[in-house]
Amino acid sequence: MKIAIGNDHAGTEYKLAIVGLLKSMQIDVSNHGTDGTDSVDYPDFIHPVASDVEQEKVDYGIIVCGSGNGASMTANKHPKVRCALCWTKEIVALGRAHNDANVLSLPARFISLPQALEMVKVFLNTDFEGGRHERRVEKIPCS
Ligand SMILES: O=C(CO)[C@H](O)[C@H](O)[C@H](O)COP(=O)(O)O
Repeated sequence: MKIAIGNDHAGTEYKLAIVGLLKSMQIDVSNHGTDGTDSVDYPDFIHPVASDVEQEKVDYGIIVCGSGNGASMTANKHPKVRCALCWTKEIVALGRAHNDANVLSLPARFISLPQALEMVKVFLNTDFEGGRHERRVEKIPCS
């Protein structure tokens, strides 16, 4: 499995911890930064993650910013991306099971780091249920 990950300055601490978790799971990681805490603009670091997902260079994307909003708004501009902004494990599971989310957006300033790591595990271990949900997901793209 290969994951692309990106974040702004508000997400660096969590991103680095998530990278450590993924590598401990023998998951290949494409880290698009930022790795610092100097103020940056989230689109600069989220678009590359979304592009990797869209071009099927990776299996999933994980993005982190302060609220998760800007990162998810940016990722969802990519037509083949289905980014779920999540703040509980339950929402993560539904994002995968019902919406076939291929990108997880995490609000670093509103969830704890242990919670974030657990949410990443749920994201990677929950399958899309298909069925009625597949019909709905296929209707998401607008012409
Ligand atoms: O897009 C965002 C707000 O919804 C992200 O949370 C950013 O991380 C946040 O805007 C950064 O704020 P800062 O005051 O520039 O650190």
